[in-house]
Amino acid sequence: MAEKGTISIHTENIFPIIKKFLYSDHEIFLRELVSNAVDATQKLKRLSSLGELKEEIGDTTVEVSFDKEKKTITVRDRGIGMTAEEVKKYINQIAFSGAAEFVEKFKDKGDAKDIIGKFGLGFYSAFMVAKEVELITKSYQEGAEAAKWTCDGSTEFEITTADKEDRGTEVILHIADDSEEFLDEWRIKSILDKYCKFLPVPVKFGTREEQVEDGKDKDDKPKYKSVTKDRIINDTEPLWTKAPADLKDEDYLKFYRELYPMSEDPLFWIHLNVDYPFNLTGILYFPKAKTDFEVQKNKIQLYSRQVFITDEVKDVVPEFLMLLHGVIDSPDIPLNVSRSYLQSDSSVKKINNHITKKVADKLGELFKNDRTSYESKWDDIGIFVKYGMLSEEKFYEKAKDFALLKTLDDKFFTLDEYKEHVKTNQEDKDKNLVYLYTSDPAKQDTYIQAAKSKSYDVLLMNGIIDSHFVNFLEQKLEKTQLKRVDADTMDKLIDKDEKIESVLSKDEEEKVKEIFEKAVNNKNMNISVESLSPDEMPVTITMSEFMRRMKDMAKMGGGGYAMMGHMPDQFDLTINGNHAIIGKILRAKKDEKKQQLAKQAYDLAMLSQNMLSGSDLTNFIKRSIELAGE
Ligand SMILES: Nc1ncnc2c1ncn2[C@@H]1O[C@H](COP(=O)(O)OP(=O)(O)OP(=O)(O)O)[C@@H](O)[C@H]1O
Repeated sequence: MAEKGTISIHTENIFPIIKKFLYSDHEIFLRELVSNAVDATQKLKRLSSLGELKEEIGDTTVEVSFDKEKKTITVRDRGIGMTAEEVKKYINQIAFSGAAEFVEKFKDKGDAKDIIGKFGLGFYSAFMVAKEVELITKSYQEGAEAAKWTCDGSTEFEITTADKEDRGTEVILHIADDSEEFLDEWRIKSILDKYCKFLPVPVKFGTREEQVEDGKDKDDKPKYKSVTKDRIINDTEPLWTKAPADLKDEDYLKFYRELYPMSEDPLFWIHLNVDYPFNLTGILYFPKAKTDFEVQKNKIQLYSRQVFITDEVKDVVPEFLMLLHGVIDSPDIPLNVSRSYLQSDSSVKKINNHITKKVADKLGELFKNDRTSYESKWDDIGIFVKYGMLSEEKFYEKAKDFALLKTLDDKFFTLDEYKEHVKTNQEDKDKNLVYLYTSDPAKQDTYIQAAKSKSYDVLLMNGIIDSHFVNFLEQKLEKTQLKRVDADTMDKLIDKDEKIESVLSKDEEEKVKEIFEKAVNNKNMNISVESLSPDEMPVTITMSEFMRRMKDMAKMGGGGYAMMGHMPDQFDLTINGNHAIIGKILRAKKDEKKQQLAKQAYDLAMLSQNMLSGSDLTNFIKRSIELAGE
């Protein structure tokens, strides 16, 4: 039998178009062919289990091989095989129409690159690297005749009978001149490692040497000999396919090290296992807080029935969990569609929601069962929790019970507990609770000490996400304000309307203000004289919470705040009229002395805000020496 024919598709020559589109991803041809081989093997196993296979199933290892001389790569399976009729149907029609559809859909689209690697081009992808493809196959059906199909990627094909003893399919690619890079052991191995590492049927590529015991030597010590064994490149039962109840912590850690060999052990993990309303398995690991470099490297891997698809899991995994590691396997994730479709796809949305819920439940459970250990991990997991609360309302609803606030003395409180903790001492005259925080304990120490002298509690908010989190908490918590310790003088930060009598008369206050205006000579300082406690600093420089947050937003490129970025920094300079030094300044005989002391008090305030530098700092040091010498 020999039959020539033309494949009936509309697009004249799909080959060059596909080749162009998939420029960077030619390597997926191997994934496609090996997964077809695996599919055919699994179909056979199913038939066998249904009693429909008349012969022994035998060894079903899929084999990948290459021949540098002949310039071929071969994928061979012992699966169900095809009859000549089936080849015409499945290869000529289905495989080619799939490819034609791909071209039709994407030839005018700018986002073609976006879907590369996500579109299972199937059998046709062989033509990305081969100038000719031979397929020799024999069906499992009794008395089936082997068939050979050849095609050069055009719409012409040829089918003949073939000599093939055993059941299954062999696909031989005659590699094109511009794809000879694939005729390389290392290259093929690395493609198999990437895409086929967890396929459910053993895949052999080459051989390996193994040392096995071979009797004893004269001293009765075991002797070893080297034997050549098949090199199986995959683990057919990866951890995520197993029942969580059968697994130990050590199994999860071992699997993590296998996935990310150079990484530190993770903090904990979540085994996902859903049957309904969609299918999803996987393991998500919480890593220790990482440097950017490592975050980039260790991404979550997405599989579909154990075939690696991509590590770009955007849209499938909620954004705040993108920093997690691990694998997700779902046949329900549509891989052959464009990004915008993926975002609106209902099963993707459900998967996304499910993952969010599972992660929240796991964190809640850890918190409840072992709070001490949970607290010890907070520095690493806090960022996920805060980011999650900020970005997903549903997550916030759960996380508000296990999100922690950390104080400067390394104590942890839930939101409710913290409210109780500061309720009596940190309520202002309008019955608002004021939470004080520091973003930099070393730089803001003067202010922290001032807060402590009033027995106020100070929260540590020095993470990269904390400036957003502070805003967010304020929106969520009722009658609660958050203020950085240096946002005002201590008396004003939590304004309890406790009036302190001023030792200065109105006249004297005016005079003090004039002296300072001259000494400071900076229009970005709003100078005022207040009657504070004599223990507070003589001069305090603050930037209001509102002003600073606006500035922060502008720095981060927040939409409407851009103009704030161009405004000069405005500070409040508060002179404590009740401080002894201010009295001394007023009483000084000479103007020169008044200026010297005012400048000194001002510079001290600048210093406590880390704002003193350059010639101002030099002058301050000189003046300090002079004053010390007096
Ligand atoms: N090694 C094989 N053994 C038996 N049948 C095969 C083999 N390879 C391909 N086929 C048949 O050819 C059909 C088309 O294959 P192709 O890879 O193009 O598409 P697919 O596997 O159905 O889908 P996908 O686009 O996801 O790969 C398959 O559905 C299968 O019936």
